[in-house]
Amino acid sequence: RYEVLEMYLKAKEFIELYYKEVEMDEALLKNRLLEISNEINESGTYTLTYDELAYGARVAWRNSNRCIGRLFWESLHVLDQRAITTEDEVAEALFHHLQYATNNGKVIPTISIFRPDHIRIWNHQLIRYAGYETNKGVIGDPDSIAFTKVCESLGWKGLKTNFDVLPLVIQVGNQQPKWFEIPQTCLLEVRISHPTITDFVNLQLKWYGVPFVSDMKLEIGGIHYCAAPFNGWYMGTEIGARNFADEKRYNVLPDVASVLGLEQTRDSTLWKDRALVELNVAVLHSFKQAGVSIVDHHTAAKQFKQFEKREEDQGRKVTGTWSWLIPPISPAATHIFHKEYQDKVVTPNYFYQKRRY
Ligand code: HEM
Ligand SMILES: N/C(=N/c1cccc(CO[C@@H]2CCNC2)c1)c1cccs1
Repeated sequence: RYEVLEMYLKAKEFIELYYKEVEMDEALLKNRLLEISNEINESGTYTLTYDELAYGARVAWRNSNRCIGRLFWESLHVLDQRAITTEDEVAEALFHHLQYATNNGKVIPTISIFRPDHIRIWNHQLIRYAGYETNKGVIGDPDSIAFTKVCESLGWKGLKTNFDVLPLVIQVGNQQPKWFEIPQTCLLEVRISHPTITDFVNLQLKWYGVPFVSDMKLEIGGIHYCAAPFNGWYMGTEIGARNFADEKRYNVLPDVASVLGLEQTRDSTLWKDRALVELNVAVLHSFKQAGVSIVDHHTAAKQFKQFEKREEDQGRKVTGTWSWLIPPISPAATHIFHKEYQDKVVTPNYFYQKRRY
């Protein structure tokens, strides 16, 4: 039937890419394609070997047009969790991923890949702060308000601080999702201080050390891994110029400006820009002092330039989403701003998928 043929064509395209890049010989390739063709005819799908799966996850990162961190695509650690079938086993595997990748601050880029159908993680990121709408305004992260309500409807209760760590919400098939509190041993947080402005700690800001994106789908050779949480390390601006600074997030720029003693009545004093820079200086300083991996946007851009060079040397064109690749502060101070990128989407890749709530 048509689906069988479509699956085979996508499998063939991926396997040929893999065998070419790892330079396996033709006979092995032919054999593997025959094996896959039989499995698809029998079951409508097929199973990747660990090596094929790991290579697919790494190339999916290499193909992620919005990612500035792609230089390190070959060093992604791949945890194969396809044998897992229950929510409790998934939670255990995620606790392991959190601890392994956090590595006491020396962050290891890692992905856990669960079986391609049945498992779904409802969290946007494995570690994220709750958001609550109250009659006295929003507590915590406004971005989390909807998901926090889902967690409360499942029985979870937060302390209502600005930094309540949300539970893992794991669904098998179409069953009722189960929630799991994340153990402290899996959690590393960084308190934000400034290298020279001592009053900065009065803002009482902190953030979690490692970002684990858990709501995207990994597609390899026609197979859709709907639960494949991955982590890297942060680029400082994500926290300092967006999570803390956006008016619809923690909206702290006015408070930062007050700590800096800045006049806020006229835009033309650029008080917001001064507050942004010092907030980003503080984020980078705090992570470094805590021994937690982080990269500034200038270094990240230089690494991306190295990635572009290496890809050209390998005869591959680098594709990208310009508006995502430029950093949110001082974009024109990076080479990225001054060139164009083709925003062509190829697979393997990571894609958005429809939310379950
Ligand atoms: C190792 C350090 C890494 C750094 C510093 C980094 C940096 C970034 C940044 C700053 C963004 C934009 C995020 C935003 O604006 O919200 C991004 C996007 C992205 N990154 Fe990376 N990244 C890293 C590793 C990874 C890894 C390991 C993967 C997957 C295996 C990955 C896949 C992606 C994807 C798919 C996006 C687009 C997300 C979306 O469309 O919402 N990155 N990265
Ligand atoms: N530094 C990172 N930053 C992000 C990478 C991908 C996605 C996100 C969060 O994206 C949200 C959706 C659009 N902006 C916020 C952040 C990484 C997360 C996981 C591996 S590296």
